[in-house]
Amino acid sequence: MIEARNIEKSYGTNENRFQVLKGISLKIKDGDFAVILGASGSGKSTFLNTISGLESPDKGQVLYDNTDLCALSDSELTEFRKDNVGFIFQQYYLLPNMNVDKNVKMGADLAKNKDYRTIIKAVGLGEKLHKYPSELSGGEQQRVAVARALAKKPKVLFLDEPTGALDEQTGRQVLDYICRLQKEFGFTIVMVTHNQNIAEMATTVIKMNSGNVSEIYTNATVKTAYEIGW
Ligand SMILES: Nc1ncnc2c1ncn2[C@@H]1O[C@H](COP(=O)(O)OP(=O)(O)OP(=O)(O)O)[C@@H](O)[C@H]1O
Repeated sequence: MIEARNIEKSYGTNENRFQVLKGISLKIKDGDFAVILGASGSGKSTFLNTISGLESPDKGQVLYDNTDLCALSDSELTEFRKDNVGFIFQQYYLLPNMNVDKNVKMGADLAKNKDYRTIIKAVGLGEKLHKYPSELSGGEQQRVAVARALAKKPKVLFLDEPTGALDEQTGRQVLDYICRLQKEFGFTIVMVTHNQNIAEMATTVIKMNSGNVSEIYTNATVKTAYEIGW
């Protein structure tokens, strides 16, 4: 269980101070697929970065079961991220001078996972082990990023606009892989997206508005990546 308790975060100082998160409290259950929706500037990425341990809140607590991230030192927080969370962003951040195998192995080495090629195969890139990022399509590059994040066997996968740079067909394909891998490995998903349709794939939908959570609901039934609108 991830629990945010009264999270506040501001940027800037004095008259330029801007409060991005205005006291957010919520819980995300293990194995959940949570989508965070909201207008541009509503604080979605800041909230994601805060509950994933990339940024510290000014006030409040981020609890993973009984561990309060805000009470950890920088080195403890780095260890925590290494052992528990995976990240996927709109930009894939692959290393250009390493092939698919090496890019994914980097993630796998963090968890001493020798079996990482299973994940490369699971994202459909088993035939492309020796290709470099520049030789891959955008969708393939994002799938390498998915494999790299999952190769370290995270308990929680955080995604910030993972399909933002992809066309519809490729976007659906990447989401489909992520969902299938979640069923296989059982990790929790927390995804920020602009695309309202993707919320229909989620078990929990968190709506943000101007630094607050305006609504949280659960979907009784969920759709697949190929059933949603785009
Ligand atoms: N490092 C930073 N320094 C100063 N201001 C920031 C910083 N990061 C974000 N902000 C500001 O905080 C606000 C919320 O940003 P955030 O990226 O969390 O919103 P968002 O809902 O994810 O937006 P988008 O959908 O456009 O990505 C914005 O007004 C942004 O300019």
